Amino acid sequence: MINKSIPLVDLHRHLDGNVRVQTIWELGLQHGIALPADSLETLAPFVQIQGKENSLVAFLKKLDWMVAVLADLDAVKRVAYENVVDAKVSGLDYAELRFSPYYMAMNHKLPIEAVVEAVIDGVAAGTKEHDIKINLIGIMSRSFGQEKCRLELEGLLAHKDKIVAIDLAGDELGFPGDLFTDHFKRVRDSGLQITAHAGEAAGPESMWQAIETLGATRIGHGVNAIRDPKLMEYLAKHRIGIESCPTSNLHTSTIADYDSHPFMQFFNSGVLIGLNTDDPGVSNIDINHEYRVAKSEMGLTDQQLSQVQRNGVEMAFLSDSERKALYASKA
Ligand SMILES: O=c1[nH]cnc2c1ncn2[C@@H]1O[C@H](CO)[C@@H](O)[C@H]1O
Ligand SMILES: [Zn+2]
Repeated sequence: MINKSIPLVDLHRHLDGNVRVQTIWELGLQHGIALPADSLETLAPFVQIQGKENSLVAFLKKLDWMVAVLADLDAVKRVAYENVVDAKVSGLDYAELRFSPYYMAMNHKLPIEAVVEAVIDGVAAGTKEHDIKINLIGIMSRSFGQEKCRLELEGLLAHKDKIVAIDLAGDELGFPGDLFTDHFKRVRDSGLQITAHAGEAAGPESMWQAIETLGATRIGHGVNAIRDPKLMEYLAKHRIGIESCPTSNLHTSTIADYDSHPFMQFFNSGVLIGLNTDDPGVSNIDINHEYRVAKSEMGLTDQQLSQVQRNGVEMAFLSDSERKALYASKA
């Protein structure tokens, strides 16, 4: 199912949505943080999806315990390091790990810029020990409003040489992209690339806004583009990459079941679409799971899956020479 001669990548993966239950438990004990359960087994349902949630916002609550235990910068570094190990263990050759430094900093009032540094350090420690290529994407968490996002962006841009892109995540319906046009002007001026969560909780208009106003060249989820044939055409023509995360879409009730996921419609319309995990810790999945359900539930053939695997490499935020080197590492 996974083609061993093509690099396996995951481009949409929240580092702060992928904290091991064991780590939440241990950090809680270490820092005297009251957790909602008194054992590892009973903690799991508070941070992992059981069945599905009825909305994106309900789903996002599961991440809150993952950042509640980030009591100091060592904890942040540990989580970043473990994310690299987990990515390697799941068989990935390259991953883009995204994180929201304000969200990670807010509970214990850590300095935002120091959180960015701790993530960079943790990832560097991981890649020193493990053979996997990692790039970082900085997130602005729209759910906390314009001002917090400004602070968050400042902390990220202070380390823009260690980050490849900026993303907008969180409550898409409550905080539309229009609120963040100034923020993204700064991002464009900085030279960083842009991806945005859009067309997940809101409709195609949110994707047009992300592309035309914010400057996104990739879109996270984009499920609702399917309602707008002109947008589908535009995505294919301009090679706007769709970072699809089917199990996350199921868990947020963006789709009713795998069978009704529009993945194949994107694929057949010539849209550059890839498979990703989103919040593997919350969804309790890995990348292999997404390829498995794409085959067994969404009807993709092995040949189509190989193309999807290549699409991921094509839309990665890599330079041409880095992309070549990644392909060459599997040939
Ligand atoms: O599927 C998703 N859709 C929108 N936002 C998300 C999703 N998963 C996580 N986050 C958001 O990303 C930040 C942490 O990296 C948080 O703002 C979290 O709410
Ligand atoms: Zn996401």
